[in-house]
Amino acid sequence: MLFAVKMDVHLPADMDPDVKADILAREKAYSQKLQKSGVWPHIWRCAGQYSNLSVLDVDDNDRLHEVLSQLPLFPYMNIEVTPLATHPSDIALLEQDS
Ligand SMILES: O=C(O)CC1=CCC(=O)O1
Repeated sequence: MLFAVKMDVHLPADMDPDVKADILAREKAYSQKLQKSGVWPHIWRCAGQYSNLSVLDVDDNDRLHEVLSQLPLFPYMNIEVTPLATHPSDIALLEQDS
């Protein structure tokens, strides 16, 4: 199942720089591991915002929650999830049917 996930990051302005660097390094490693495994096929920066728009491919809602809640930045994010369905005008569907 595909989900569009918007993640808005809100780090405290007074966060210790070493703590911040550690969280960001763990966040990068965690997301890149999931990208390589195919669970996180797209990640885009939302221009002008400390936010990303991602597509996650997981079996169900429980797995999605597991993946998101293990993000090192999870305590510092507002997350909005949109379940994705196929669009009838998607030409990729025509290619699949022929
Ligand atoms: O958008 C960000 O910078 C937060 C984030 C999520 C995964 C990642 O590597 O960074």
